[in-house]
Amino acid sequence: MSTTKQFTAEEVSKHNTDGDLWVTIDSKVYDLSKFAKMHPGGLSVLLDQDVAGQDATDVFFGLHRHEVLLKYTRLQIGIIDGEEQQIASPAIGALSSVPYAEPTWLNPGFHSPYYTESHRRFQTAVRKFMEEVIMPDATLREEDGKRPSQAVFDAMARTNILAMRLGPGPHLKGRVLMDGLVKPEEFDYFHELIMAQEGSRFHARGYLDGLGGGTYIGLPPILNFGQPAVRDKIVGEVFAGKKLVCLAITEAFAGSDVAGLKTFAKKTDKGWLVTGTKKWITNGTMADYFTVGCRSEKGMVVLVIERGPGIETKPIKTSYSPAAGTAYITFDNVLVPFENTLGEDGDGLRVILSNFNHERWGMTCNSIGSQRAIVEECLKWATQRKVFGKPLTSQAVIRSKLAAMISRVESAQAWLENVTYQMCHMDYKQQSTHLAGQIAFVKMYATKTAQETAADAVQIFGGRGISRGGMGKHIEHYHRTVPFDSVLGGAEDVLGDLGVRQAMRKMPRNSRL
Ligand code: HEM
Repeated sequence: MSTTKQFTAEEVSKHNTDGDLWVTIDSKVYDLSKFAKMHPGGLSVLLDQDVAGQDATDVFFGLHRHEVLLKYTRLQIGIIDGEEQQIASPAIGALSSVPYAEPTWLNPGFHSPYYTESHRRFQTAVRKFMEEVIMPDATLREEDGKRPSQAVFDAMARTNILAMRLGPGPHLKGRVLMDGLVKPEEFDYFHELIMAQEGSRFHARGYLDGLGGGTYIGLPPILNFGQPAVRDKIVGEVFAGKKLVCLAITEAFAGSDVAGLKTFAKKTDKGWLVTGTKKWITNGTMADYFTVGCRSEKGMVVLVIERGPGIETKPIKTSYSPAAGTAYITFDNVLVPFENTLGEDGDGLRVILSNFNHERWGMTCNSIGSQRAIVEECLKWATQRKVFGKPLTSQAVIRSKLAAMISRVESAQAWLENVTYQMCHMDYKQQSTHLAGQIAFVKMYATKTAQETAADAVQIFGGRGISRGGMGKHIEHYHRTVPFDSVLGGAEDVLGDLGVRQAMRKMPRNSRL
């Protein structure tokens, strides 16, 4: 039957029994006669006199996400004469018009000192790419727990997103970025921030890490400290989307305390002989290369080790999806050529620490991006959900939670943008001197506020906030996975302490109350 057939409300109301059951939702008429028996919410709710044959728009949106309607368009038989559809999902790549769903610089009428036309063009293209290429794969892989599809890596290689993820720098020289939208010399930390935040809006935290999260932290030591032949080979393979790297530092024996590692690299005539274990290694199950922090006779050394004999990677079950490939790794007498040494033997701690600021800053961008997506979920739900005949937003306690959520995400974003601006105007050494504390604090702040927002969101969604699937599925996912950001790249307390210790080192000797 044609979907444009017109009915009057009176005609629809006649189909109100088991076996002959129509409803209207957002001006569209659905024939549920056969579907009713298979309806996950049951038959009886559909036969209610306020539902069967009636306009069930409000009750429907109090119980289902819009995507349910989009999935079941086959049940639609026509529209109500003279009425128009009111509810629409944003088009692919479009900005959300829900207040606070976008950072202020993307809101009509707002201004920002940080973002240029180049950033705006870039944001539009990246969002479209993420929604068209990444989001469908993210949804599937979060479900089946498999690694992100090769087609996605290929697309990220073609647009050079894989290279841009490592931030501005000489590695971008000569590359066509996002089909030529940004020149390599133009690409700055705000472009990178945009990319990170656009990638964190899909409520697929494990997948996001599966999408080269290990490379994001494991490749920089190779890029910055690798011997040219080894470096160029690996960087070429990774930027082409063919290979993955992971950073293997943490052990069951040592986490934030990197100086306490036990994995040992012994010097032999033929090369390094590496023995030891690593734990919680993101992308470990699928990585082709391992950037490994080891003890050596001279202290610490970092090696890049290619997957091969003596290396075993076992999946660790965590609270997010196996799409991240989190692994326990064992190295048993693995022979590693000397040319795979990153930096100097004995200087390993510096090699490891060298990328910490950038890595933590990137994690903060992601964390705030996903926190904002939750604020949007809560604003929509609190407006569409009716209790005692009124929307949830009519309750002062709900508005108070929303106020706290909005303030947290806005303050975190503003602080992040300030830090990002400093990064754009400081060289590496200045960043290390001035920003280690700032970045540690902003990450700590972002992940603490993220957890507060997750807890508030569960209260706003109630039972739905702890149910997988259905209305509150993104809240359940966020609440379950939000601690990752607060642990990866340094636990919150460690970061806070780092920031304070940095400040103490700079306390003027002549300062007294
Ligand atoms: C086109 C019409 C409809 C379709 C395709 C549909 C489909 C679904 C689906 C797929 C679910 C599973 C949960 C989810 O994915 O969100 C569900 C649950 C449910 N539906 Fe419907 N539904 C329709 C109309 C209605 C209407 C008009 C009512 C009115 C009372 C209703 C009441 C419920 C209830 C109470 C649940 C259980 C919700 C929960 O577990 O929280 N449905 N429906």
